[in-house]
Amino acid sequence: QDGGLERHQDPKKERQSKVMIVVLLLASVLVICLCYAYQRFTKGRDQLAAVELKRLQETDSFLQKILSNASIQQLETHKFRGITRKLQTATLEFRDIKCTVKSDSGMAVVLDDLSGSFLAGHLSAIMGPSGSGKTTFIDVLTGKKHTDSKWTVTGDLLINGEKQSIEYLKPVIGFVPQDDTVHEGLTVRENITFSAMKRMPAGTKEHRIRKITDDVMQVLQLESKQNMIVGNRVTTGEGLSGGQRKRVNIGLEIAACPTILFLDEPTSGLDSNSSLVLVQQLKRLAKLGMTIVMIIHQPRYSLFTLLDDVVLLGTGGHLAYIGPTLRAKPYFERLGLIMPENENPADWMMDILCGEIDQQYSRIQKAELPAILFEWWRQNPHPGNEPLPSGLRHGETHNLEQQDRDCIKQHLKDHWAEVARGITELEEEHFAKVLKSCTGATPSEEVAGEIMRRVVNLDSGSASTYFDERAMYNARDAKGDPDTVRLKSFIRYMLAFRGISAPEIAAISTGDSETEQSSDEDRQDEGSGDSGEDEEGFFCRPRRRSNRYDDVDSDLIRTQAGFCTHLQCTLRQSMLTFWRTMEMKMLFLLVICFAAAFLAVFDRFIFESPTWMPTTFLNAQIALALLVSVYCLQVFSVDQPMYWREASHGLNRCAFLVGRALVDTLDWCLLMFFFVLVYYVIAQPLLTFIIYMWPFVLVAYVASGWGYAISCCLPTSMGAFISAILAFAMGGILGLPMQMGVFLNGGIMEILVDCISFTRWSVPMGFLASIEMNPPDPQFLPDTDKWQLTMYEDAYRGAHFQLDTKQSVWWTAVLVLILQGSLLRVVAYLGLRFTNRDRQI
Ligand SMILES: Nc1ncnc2c1ncn2[C@@H]1O[C@H](COP(=O)(O)OP(=O)(O)OP(=O)(O)O)[C@@H](O)[C@H]1O
Repeated sequence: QDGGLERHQDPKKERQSKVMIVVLLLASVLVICLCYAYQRFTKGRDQLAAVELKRLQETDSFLQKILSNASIQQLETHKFRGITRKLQTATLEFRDIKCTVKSDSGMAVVLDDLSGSFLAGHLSAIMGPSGSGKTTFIDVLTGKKHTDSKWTVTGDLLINGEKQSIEYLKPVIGFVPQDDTVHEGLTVRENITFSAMKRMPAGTKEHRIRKITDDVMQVLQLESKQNMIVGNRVTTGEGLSGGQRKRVNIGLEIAACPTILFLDEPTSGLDSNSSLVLVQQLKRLAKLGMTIVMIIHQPRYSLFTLLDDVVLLGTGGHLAYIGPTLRAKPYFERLGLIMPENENPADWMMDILCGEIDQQYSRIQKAELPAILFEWWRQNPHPGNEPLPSGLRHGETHNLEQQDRDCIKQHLKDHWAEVARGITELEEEHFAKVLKSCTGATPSEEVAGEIMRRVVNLDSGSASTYFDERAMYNARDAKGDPDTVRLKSFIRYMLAFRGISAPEIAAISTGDSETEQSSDEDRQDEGSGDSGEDEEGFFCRPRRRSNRYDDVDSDLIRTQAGFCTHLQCTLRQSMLTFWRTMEMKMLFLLVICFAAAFLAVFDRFIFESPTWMPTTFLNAQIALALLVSVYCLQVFSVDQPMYWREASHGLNRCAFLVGRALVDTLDWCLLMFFFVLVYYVIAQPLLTFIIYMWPFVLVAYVASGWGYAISCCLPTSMGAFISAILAFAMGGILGLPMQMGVFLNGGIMEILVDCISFTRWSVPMGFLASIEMNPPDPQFLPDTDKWQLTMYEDAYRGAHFQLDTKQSVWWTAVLVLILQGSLLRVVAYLGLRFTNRDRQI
């Protein structure tokens, strides 16, 4: 006998319960298998992409070999495929920027009347002693200081000559913070891919995202580490090195192909060679039209000379110089400062800014430095126009490039003539011989075919100013394999591959009879639409803007990807992390099963509680609520800095919350299911499994909501503590069945428990269902149980707020608990949005 009931169910109900348990167990296994299958699918897709990339890289390196035999200039080793030239650039001009901060000792000036500009396509550096205001300057330019009440910023910002708020350019601005904020649970490649997906313009195709990711891997030399999980060596002992992590941090911004890129000390933590390589790559990105501004400390000489412009800030935020890097030394020499022999100019300038120079190298009194420099710059803010060192003057560079192009053309023509003198069009077999003649190496069939397709493809559709990048570096989409290739197309392609733009190639005249002859053929081939041909008609095919390709960033302002893309990214990210943290989940599952078994054993065998007793529901539900709410704390607290960073770049917060919460629902459903299963099997309550489980599902829904709300609104360190208190107060005190009579009296207390206690609703669901389906026989009940049964039933059924339906307590409880859980999710959203605002700018 068990409180007036025998502890076994009607066989039909028992069978139903068993079927339901098996179905839910199978569903759990299915969920885990689906996660695994998704993981395998993405891996397989990445492997296919890697094979494709290898084919393209082999082709590129063959083409590089041809060029390196022909070119007189140093060649780039990597061709950008996804990060393309900017058709719209942004020059950033600032005028009279003054910035003050409220401190204990009053208002302090941090930046003092800064004026100047950062040119589009230039790599600029901000240098200065510690505390001179470099970071503040970048914060002002990126708009981070404008919303902070402690700071006052005055002055104007002009974009391409027009007064604008920086907000206008926000979607195309990249900012690399000094601290390495990355997704630690994802691989290097996934980090970059998701960043590109979230921040590239809406509608960017997946193939371009993949190419951008490949570019970033190459640029930052992360290819060999691309499938490694970033991790955290400090907390787990596993993961990337500090330098590699730094490069991922930078890669997250480059992946967004920003028009303006700010970097706060990108070289700190990198060895001098890696720093040099990084700055070389940044310079290449700048050449694509980006405006790049970085803070840099003590660059070595070779690195310093790579910088196009430099800003020298002195203590107190005063400007000592802004202008071309190469003019900085002559400028200071003109003022009477002499650089000692074999000194690194960057170090010398830093010494000047700190006033730490040897008097024998200065005609200015040491005591006057650096204040006098600030004053002179204020009076005459011009770097001067002394001639630049030989080899760096524009005309000389231009001549060198001209010679380089001529060399390439001649080289290709010579080798073509070696194989097929007098013939201007070749089939693949003979074209492969030309390729061999150019390099001395036999190209594989794949490589020769790919080159041939690219050459022909480029001819058939190209943009008006720049060649179609996709046609340039991957001819997979070409319509069928071409039969023949022409010399002029081959030369044109090689020049384009060298990085020469379409109009420049069009402007090149060959003076070659073979090509003149072929240009006549072309005219006939191409009909009368060739209005753009030059006299020789060789390179000047009219350039149609291709509609087939969308790989060029043509607008200054971009519409960022919206809710759906961000939701998709968050879901994919969370699924990957879900699978990778399976071990931790299994551990937690064990803890949950242990807690359930412990409670069930006590309820059934030690306290011998009747199965309808509300306190058994209460204890189990509080335990579950506590475990689930603590577990859900990590959903939003574990990588908050990354969230802040992404939010500042336009992450859709609602998509982020929905995506994370959806995948986490799988988690807490599994935990809840195993908890209830273990408890049910041991305690054997007299309800079918599904009816018994429903209140627990709703409790877990509310508890997960508490977890999200706490982690989004309060500091992480307080999370577990607050969760425990809430489970105790909302579940334990305000849901105590013994006290329900006191609470449910129609007054303020009833409203209070109705609104905030979850056990006040979930306990009567199980209790009333239990006594309705299996009414206890009063003649077998001891007096105390009889009294308790009547008291609990009266209290719950007598509650004032109830829906007017059949099984009103049950359905009111379902409605209220769903409302509670949903409201808590709204609170979590508000917390995400409105707390830590200053970090999300
Ligand atoms: N929140 C703040 N409250 C008061 N003063 C501040 C605050 N933030 C910065 N400062 C002051 O502003 C000045 C410039 O700081 P900033 O961080 O921009 O310098 P920095 O040149 O980037 O230094 P470092 O090279 O050491 O990073 C410093 O004197 C600093 O103490």
